[in-house]
Amino acid sequence: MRSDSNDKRKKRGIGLKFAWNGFWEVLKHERNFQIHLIVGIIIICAGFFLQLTAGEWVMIVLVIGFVLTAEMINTTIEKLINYLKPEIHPEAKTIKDIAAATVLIAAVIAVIIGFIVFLPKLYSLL
Ligand SMILES: Nc1ncnc2c1ncn2[C@@H]1O[C@H](COP(=O)(O)OP(=O)(O)OP(=O)(O)O)[C@@H](O)[C@H]1O
Repeated sequence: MRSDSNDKRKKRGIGLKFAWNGFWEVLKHERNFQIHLIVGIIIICAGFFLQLTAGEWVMIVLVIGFVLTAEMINTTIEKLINYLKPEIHPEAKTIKDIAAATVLIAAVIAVIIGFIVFLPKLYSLL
Protein backbone atom coordinates (compact mmCIF):
# COMPACT_ATOMS: atom_id res chain seq x y z
CA MET A 1 0.00 0.00 0.00
CA ARG A 2 2.66 2.44 1.16
CA SER A 3 5.01 1.41 -1.68
CA ASP A 4 2.12 2.01 -4.13
CA SER A 5 1.78 5.63 -3.07
CA ASN A 6 5.57 6.03 -3.06
CA ASP A 7 5.65 4.70 -6.64
CA LYS A 8 2.93 7.14 -7.67
CA ARG A 9 4.78 10.06 -6.09
CA LYS A 10 8.01 8.99 -7.78
CA LYS A 11 6.26 8.73 -11.17
CA ARG A 12 4.74 12.19 -10.74
CA GLY A 13 8.19 13.56 -9.91
CA ILE A 14 9.67 11.95 -13.01
CA GLY A 15 6.80 13.31 -15.17
CA LEU A 16 7.49 16.83 -13.88
CA LYS A 17 11.19 16.37 -14.63
CA PHE A 18 10.40 15.37 -18.23
CA ALA A 19 8.05 18.35 -18.60
CA TRP A 20 10.76 20.65 -17.25
CA ASN A 21 13.27 19.11 -19.75
CA GLY A 22 10.82 19.87 -22.58
CA PHE A 23 10.32 23.43 -21.41
CA TRP A 24 14.08 23.95 -21.08
CA GLU A 25 14.67 22.50 -24.58
CA VAL A 26 12.24 24.99 -26.13
CA LEU A 27 13.58 27.87 -24.04
CA LYS A 28 17.19 27.16 -25.07
CA HIS A 29 16.69 26.49 -28.79
CA GLU A 30 13.50 28.12 -30.08
CA ARG A 31 13.98 31.76 -31.02
CA ASN A 32 10.25 32.48 -31.49
CA PHE A 33 9.47 31.03 -28.07
CA GLN A 34 12.19 33.19 -26.51
CA ILE A 35 10.76 36.30 -28.21
CA HIS A 36 7.21 35.52 -27.07
CA LEU A 37 8.41 34.87 -23.52
CA ILE A 38 10.31 38.19 -23.39
CA VAL A 39 7.26 40.05 -24.78
CA GLY A 40 5.11 38.29 -22.15
CA ILE A 41 7.46 39.40 -19.35
CA ILE A 42 7.44 43.00 -20.66
CA ILE A 43 3.60 42.92 -20.78
CA ILE A 44 3.48 41.64 -17.18
CA CYS A 45 5.82 44.47 -16.06
CA ALA A 46 3.58 46.98 -17.91
CA GLY A 47 0.58 45.40 -16.13
CA PHE A 48 2.16 46.10 -12.73
CA PHE A 49 3.04 49.65 -13.78
CA LEU A 50 -0.48 50.37 -15.06
CA GLN A 51 -2.12 48.56 -12.10
CA LEU A 52 -4.38 46.16 -13.96
CA THR A 53 -7.55 44.95 -12.25
CA ALA A 54 -7.99 41.26 -11.35
CA GLY A 55 -10.18 40.73 -14.46
CA GLU A 56 -7.58 42.35 -16.71
CA TRP A 57 -4.83 40.21 -15.18
CA VAL A 58 -6.86 37.08 -15.89
CA MET A 59 -7.16 38.04 -19.58
CA ILE A 60 -3.47 38.98 -19.93
CA VAL A 61 -2.16 35.85 -18.18
CA LEU A 62 -4.50 33.66 -20.27
CA VAL A 63 -3.39 35.13 -23.60
CA ILE A 64 0.31 34.97 -22.69
CA GLY A 65 -0.17 31.30 -21.73
CA PHE A 66 -2.18 30.75 -24.93
CA VAL A 67 0.62 32.13 -27.17
CA LEU A 68 3.39 30.22 -25.37
CA THR A 69 1.37 26.99 -25.50
CA ALA A 70 0.63 27.50 -29.22
CA GLU A 71 4.35 28.07 -29.83
CA MET A 72 5.22 24.85 -28.00
CA ILE A 73 2.62 22.85 -29.93
CA ASN A 74 3.97 24.33 -33.19
CA THR A 75 7.53 23.37 -32.22
CA THR A 76 6.40 19.84 -31.30
CA ILE A 77 4.69 19.39 -34.68
CA GLU A 78 7.73 20.77 -36.56
CA LYS A 79 10.04 18.38 -34.73
CA LEU A 80 7.69 15.46 -35.30
CA ILE A 81 7.53 16.18 -39.05
CA ASN A 82 11.33 16.63 -39.25
CA TYR A 83 11.69 13.25 -37.56
CA LEU A 84 9.03 11.36 -39.54
CA LYS A 85 9.34 13.10 -42.91
CA PRO A 86 12.68 14.92 -43.20
CA GLU A 87 12.46 15.13 -47.01
CA ILE A 88 10.40 17.77 -48.88
CA HIS A 89 6.77 16.69 -49.15
CA PRO A 90 3.56 18.66 -49.84
CA GLU A 91 1.76 17.07 -46.82
CA ALA A 92 4.69 17.98 -44.56
CA LYS A 93 4.42 21.56 -45.84
CA THR A 94 0.65 21.70 -45.19
CA ILE A 95 1.02 20.30 -41.66
CA LYS A 96 3.80 22.74 -40.76
CA ASP A 97 1.94 25.69 -42.28
CA ILE A 98 -1.21 24.85 -40.28
CA ALA A 99 0.86 24.52 -37.09
CA ALA A 100 2.41 27.94 -37.80
CA ALA A 101 -1.10 29.37 -38.34
CA THR A 102 -1.99 28.23 -34.80
CA VAL A 103 0.67 30.56 -33.42
CA LEU A 104 -0.43 33.36 -35.74
CA ILE A 105 -4.04 33.14 -34.52
CA ALA A 106 -2.94 33.07 -30.87
CA ALA A 107 -0.67 36.08 -31.44
CA VAL A 108 -3.38 38.09 -33.23
CA ILE A 109 -5.85 37.39 -30.38
CA ALA A 110 -3.16 38.40 -27.86
CA VAL A 111 -2.56 41.70 -29.67
CA ILE A 112 -6.31 42.45 -29.82
CA ILE A 113 -6.77 41.72 -26.09
CA GLY A 114 -3.60 43.70 -25.32
CA PHE A 115 -5.07 46.72 -27.11
CA ILE A 116 -8.42 46.34 -25.32
CA VAL A 117 -6.74 46.19 -21.89
CA PHE A 118 -3.84 48.61 -22.30
CA LEU A 119 -5.10 51.34 -24.66
CA PRO A 120 -7.61 52.88 -22.19
CA LYS A 121 -4.97 52.78 -19.42
CA LEU A 122 -2.35 54.47 -21.61
CA TYR A 123 -4.96 56.97 -22.82
CA SER A 124 -5.84 57.93 -19.22
CA LEU A 125 -2.13 58.48 -18.49
CA LEU A 126 -1.90 61.18 -21.18
N1 LIG B 1 9.54 18.66 -45.22
C1 LIG B 1 8.99 19.76 -45.76
N2 LIG B 1 8.34 19.68 -46.95
C2 LIG B 1 7.78 20.77 -47.52
N3 LIG B 1 7.82 22.01 -46.98
C3 LIG B 1 8.44 22.17 -45.79
C4 LIG B 1 9.07 21.06 -45.14
N4 LIG B 1 9.64 21.52 -44.00
C5 LIG B 1 9.34 22.83 -43.94
N5 LIG B 1 8.63 23.24 -45.01
C6 LIG B 1 8.13 24.61 -45.28
O1 LIG B 1 8.98 25.55 -44.67
C7 LIG B 1 8.26 26.27 -43.65
C8 LIG B 1 9.19 26.50 -42.47
O2 LIG B 1 9.45 25.25 -41.89
P1 LIG B 1 10.59 25.04 -40.80
O3 LIG B 1 10.59 23.64 -40.34
O4 LIG B 1 11.86 25.61 -41.32
O5 LIG B 1 10.02 25.91 -39.66
P2 LIG B 1 10.75 27.09 -38.93
O6 LIG B 1 11.22 28.09 -39.94
O7 LIG B 1 11.73 26.44 -38.02
O8 LIG B 1 9.48 27.62 -38.21
P3 LIG B 1 9.47 28.46 -36.90
O9 LIG B 1 10.03 29.79 -37.33
O10 LIG B 1 7.98 28.49 -36.55
O11 LIG B 1 10.31 27.70 -35.90
C9 LIG B 1 7.04 25.40 -43.31
O12 LIG B 1 5.96 26.17 -42.79
C10 LIG B 1 6.73 24.78 -44.67
O13 LIG B 1 5.99 25.69 -45.48
